[in-house]
Amino acid sequence: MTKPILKTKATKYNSPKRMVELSQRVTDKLNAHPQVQWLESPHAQLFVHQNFLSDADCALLIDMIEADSTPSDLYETIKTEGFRTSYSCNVKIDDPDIQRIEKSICDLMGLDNDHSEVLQGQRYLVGQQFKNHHDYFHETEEYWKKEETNGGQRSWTAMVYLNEPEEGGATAFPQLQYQVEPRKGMLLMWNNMGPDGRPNLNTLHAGTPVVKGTKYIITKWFRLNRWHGRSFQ
Ligand SMILES: O=C(O)CCC(=O)C(=O)O
Ligand SMILES: [Fe+2]
Repeated sequence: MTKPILKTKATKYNSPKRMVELSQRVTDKLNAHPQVQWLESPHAQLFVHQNFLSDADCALLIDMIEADSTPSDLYETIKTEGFRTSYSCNVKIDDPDIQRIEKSICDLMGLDNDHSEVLQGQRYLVGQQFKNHHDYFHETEEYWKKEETNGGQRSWTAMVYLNEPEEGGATAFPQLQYQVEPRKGMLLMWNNMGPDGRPNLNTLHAGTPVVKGTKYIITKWFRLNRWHGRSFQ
C-alpha cells in the first residue's frame, strides 16, 4: 500500500482573514482602554500606554539584562555586523516576575502568551542601534519555511522602554515620518499587518543610535498561531 501524501495547508498558517480578525480584536480592546493612546496614523496601527511598568519592574528587568549581558557583548556585536549592534537576551521565562509582566502585556492586548515568542531584553550602548527593518517575516526568505509552521507570521509587537537614554535611542518609523522618544515604563504596541491582513510595509522602523547614556527595552513579538519555541528554552 502506498503512503498517502500529506497535504500541508499553507493557508492555515498565514491566513489574512484570521489576521484581519485578530487586528480587529486587539484594536477594539486597546481603543476601549482608558490609558491607551492611539498614535494617529492612517498608515499603521500604533498605540502607547504611559507608565505601563513601574519603576521597580523597570529596574529589575534592567538588572536581568545586565546580569545576562556581560559575556556575550563582543560576540553579539560581531555577529550582527552593524545592523543590530545592541545586545539582546532572552529573559528567564520561569521567573515569576517575568511571568507576571508577560501576563500583564497579554491581558492588556487580549493576546495569548502561547502565541508569543520569549520576551527579549535589549541594551544599547552609545553608538549602538537597530537599523531599519520590519518585525514581520518576509515570506520569500528561506527562514519562512520553518517559521510558517512554528507560529506563523508575527502579528503584533509590544515594546517597553525601561529607561530614558540621555540622548538618542528613539524608535523611528520613517514611512510614517514619526518617531517615538523613549519614556521610562512606556509600552509601545503596533500591528505589523495592514488592513488586508498582510504585512504592512509602513511598519518599517529602527532603534536609532544612542548618542549619550544607555537604552534598555524589552520586546515581545506575537504570532498568528501557537509558537513552540517556548518549550525548548
Ligand atoms: O530599539 C528600538 O527602539 C526598536 C527595537 C526593535 O525594533 C525590535 O526589537 O524589533
Ligand atoms: Fe523591530
